[in-house]
Amino acid sequence: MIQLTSKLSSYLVQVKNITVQLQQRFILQNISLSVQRGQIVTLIGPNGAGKTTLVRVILGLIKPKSGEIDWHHPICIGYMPQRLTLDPILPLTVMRFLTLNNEKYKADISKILAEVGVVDKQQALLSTLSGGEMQRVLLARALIRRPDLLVLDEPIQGVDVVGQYELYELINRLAEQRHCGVLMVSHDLHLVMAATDHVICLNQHICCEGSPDTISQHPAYQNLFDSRAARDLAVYQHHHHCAEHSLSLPTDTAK
Ligand SMILES: Nc1ncnc2c1ncn2[C@@H]1O[C@H](COP(=O)(O)OP(=O)(O)OP(=O)(O)O)[C@@H](O)[C@H]1O
Repeated sequence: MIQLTSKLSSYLVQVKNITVQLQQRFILQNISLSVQRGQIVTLIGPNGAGKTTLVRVILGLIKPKSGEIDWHHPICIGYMPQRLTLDPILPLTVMRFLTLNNEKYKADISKILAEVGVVDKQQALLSTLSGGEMQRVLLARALIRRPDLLVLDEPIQGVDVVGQYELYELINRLAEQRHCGVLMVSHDLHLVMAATDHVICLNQHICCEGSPDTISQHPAYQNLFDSRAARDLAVYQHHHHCAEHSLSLPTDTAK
């Protein structure tokens, strides 16, 4: 039996034992997870593991075949999609794009663009933005309605290595300053380890989960990501309560 309920709890969202079947195929089985305020939870897993499907379940867009989802009530979820396909000839400025459906928040938009580091791009056409600038604009869009929960589907794709670290630092800072929860999908193991509180390795089911330093030693994690690749990846941690976040670039990627 499916139950989609909204009730008061210490969690922003709590997924209990859900199973998803699409076109006669099991895509997700027995998945449980939760996200609290100030917490960053990251889903990692190979292509086709079901990460985006799980995100869509949490957004309420896909109904699981069985299991239960509780959302904190009330909850506002800010979503940053994996990609946004726009017609490049559309003469849409960043400001216009961000005010679409968000007229009542117009006065906040400059401040949010400053928060994500692209305030100088307000009047730029979307088609002229670099990959990293576009990701920041999409992040700004997810922040406009002051969400309790930010859901970010591969937020750093198309961004160079230095830009990736900066974006993860920004996400950490936002989670702390806004005291929102973050559920993030990522392929980038190095960076995931640096920027998250709780990692969930997904491959239709949850293979393993835990804090970044414990998960990197887990046999299921090593199997999932090839033991050599997993072993070679150093663990970088962030600390929520440091006055300054510092994610140093690993020497092998800081090229
Ligand atoms: N609407 C759908 N109908 C049928 N199968 C689907 C549907 N949506 C996704 N799938 C299948 O579900 C599986 C998981 O897809 P999903 O996009 O969730 O994976 P993912 O982990 O996000 O992958 P990637 O890392 O490549 O983005 C895939 O095999 C995909 O083909």
